[in-house]
Amino acid sequence: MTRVKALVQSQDLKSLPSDYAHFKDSQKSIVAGPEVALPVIDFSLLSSSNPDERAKVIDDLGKACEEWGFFMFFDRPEEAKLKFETTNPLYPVMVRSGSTIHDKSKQTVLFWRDYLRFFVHPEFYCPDKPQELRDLISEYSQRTRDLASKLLQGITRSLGMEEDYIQKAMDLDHGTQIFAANYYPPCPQPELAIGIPPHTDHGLLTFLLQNGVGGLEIQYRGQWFHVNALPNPIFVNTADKLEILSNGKHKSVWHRAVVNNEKIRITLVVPIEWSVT
Ligand SMILES: O=C(O)CCC(=O)C(=O)O
Ligand SMILES: [Fe+2]
Repeated sequence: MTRVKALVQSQDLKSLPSDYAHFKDSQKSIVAGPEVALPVIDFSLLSSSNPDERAKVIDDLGKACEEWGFFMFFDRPEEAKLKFETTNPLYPVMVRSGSTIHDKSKQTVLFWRDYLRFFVHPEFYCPDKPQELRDLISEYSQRTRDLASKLLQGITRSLGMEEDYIQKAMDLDHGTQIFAANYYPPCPQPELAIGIPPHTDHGLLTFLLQNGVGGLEIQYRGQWFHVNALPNPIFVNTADKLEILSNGKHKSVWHRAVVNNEKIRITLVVPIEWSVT
């Protein structure tokens, strides 16, 4: 299958190839909503020795999951990130493109996206080369797992249960964790294409980092909203299994990725769930 990146690089594209047209007419394309400022969670307070601070952040977390199904947090100070600043996220390791079938016409329509995806837990399937990338993904996966565990403790408490209940009951130490990198090149007719169509994620929680270029949209009370394109916070959304575990209190949030005609957009996505093997 042709990679979208290769397609963009090989041709001077003026219009969208028909295989990628999700919308036949730009009037019918999904309307981009206003930008939304998602709730910000102060992650450090989850480990606070002050019970009031802890109670406050657990309450914030519960509300963010219930109301939005999406929130963001800043993991660590800016200085700590500097050593990663020169890391090139565009290593050509393993790239795929995705497609979707339109129900009515049974026609296959391609997404304006290439992606790389593999399991990182309990088995670590990252390709061996380049080693630097493997080390980085290993560390990133471990850290997001630790963050997920802390957040899930807070969310479990916000649901009125003992903080380890979900983790133990679902044996999350042996849960499934995936790493995915999405690459959305500039698109000649973004209003007709889609990066990823509306969907919910399968797992418990999904972590998302983006390179400062917007494109993520979420559904809130029936309307689509743009998520701010901040490069630094880690975005987290609630997924299907958390909806099930919370008896529907924390809805699995509908979201989609739209594309633009100017900038490359890259997102790193880590879904966390219980064992699916
Ligand atoms: O790249 C994005 O903004 C969204 C990615 C996403 O929803 C996914 O990979 O499940
Ligand atoms: Fe998703």
